Amino acid sequence: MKDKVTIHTLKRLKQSGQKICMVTAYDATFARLLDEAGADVLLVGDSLGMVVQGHDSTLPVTMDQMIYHCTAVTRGARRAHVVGDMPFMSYQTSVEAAVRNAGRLVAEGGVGSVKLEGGAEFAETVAAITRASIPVMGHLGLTPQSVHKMGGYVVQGKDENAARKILHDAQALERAGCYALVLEGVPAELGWQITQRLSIPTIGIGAGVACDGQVLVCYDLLGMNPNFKPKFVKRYADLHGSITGAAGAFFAEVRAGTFPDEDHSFHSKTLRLVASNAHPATEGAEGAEGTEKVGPVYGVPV
Ligand SMILES: Nc1nc(=O)c2c([nH]1)NC[C@@H]1CN(c3ccc(C(=O)N[C@@H](CCC(=O)O)C(=O)O)cc3)CN21
Ligand SMILES: CC(C)C(=O)C(=O)O
Ligand SMILES: [Mg+2]
Repeated sequence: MKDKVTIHTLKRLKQSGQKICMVTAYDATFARLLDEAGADVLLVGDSLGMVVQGHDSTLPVTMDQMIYHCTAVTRGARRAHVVGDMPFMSYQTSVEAAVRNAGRLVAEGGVGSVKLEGGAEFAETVAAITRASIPVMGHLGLTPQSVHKMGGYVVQGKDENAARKILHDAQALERAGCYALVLEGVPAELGWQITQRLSIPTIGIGAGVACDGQVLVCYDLLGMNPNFKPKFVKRYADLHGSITGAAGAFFAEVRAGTFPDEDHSFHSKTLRLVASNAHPATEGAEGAEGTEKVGPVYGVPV
């Protein structure tokens, strides 16, 4: 097993000009696959509310649900650092609640750090969680938990005033103790400017190539939903096609009666199966090809 990635590894990657690779994961199987593929960071994103639960926003996700997914991902991860998203309303009501909930993600979920959305207004919250020895990743720009405030999933920081505010928020988060910062849905020029001005790593999603790292939702990069195509998503595979194709092939064989075949069946010591449309002396489903239907099979004494 390679050495575990820590928040210190990530800082070193920025200092040496090497990119940070982050991807979301929601279960142990994907965590194992993405870790094996070379992820530095696995994010248990509250995007699970949309891609796993089927909601149209991340707002309904609860602390208990985040902890459940974090336990699965941390079991599957080997080398990668695992970050847990703090869900909507788990850190906004008070600094005390924020520290308690961040602590639950670490103690019960097993993650190495937490992420929360927001700027200077959460500097005190970030400082308090950091004081509790829990590293915090910030998240600025298009912050999905503020979908109603933003009026939709809209790119942020396009004009000079909005860009300056995001830069000031980034600097406030760095001062408050964040070890890294996600920049989502901002112009590439702003991504470059913030990356250049901060000593902590920036990890972009729709924030241009100059960021110190990049993150995508795993289901997006794998091409699992052909109907979700924001500009920042690149599909590196067509799992939608692979999955519908594979499952469709299974269903076709089930309907044709050609699955399960000999290789996938167990046998009795006292009974023998005979297909009703085959001669009892010949083997069961032999001669049935393609979508040709075979009749019911009967157990007869050996
Ligand atoms: N599958 C998935 N991928 C994500 O990246 C993601 C989620 N879910 N859920 C939580 C948030 C929501 N996200 C979104 C959702 C939609 C757009 C979107 O439609 N963007 C427009 C921007 C339009 C504009 O302002 O110009 C686009 O065309 O990119 C962006 C981010 C990012 N996060
Ligand atoms: C898109 C990333 C940054 C995220 O916050 C999530 O997946 O919830
Ligand atoms: Mg999130």
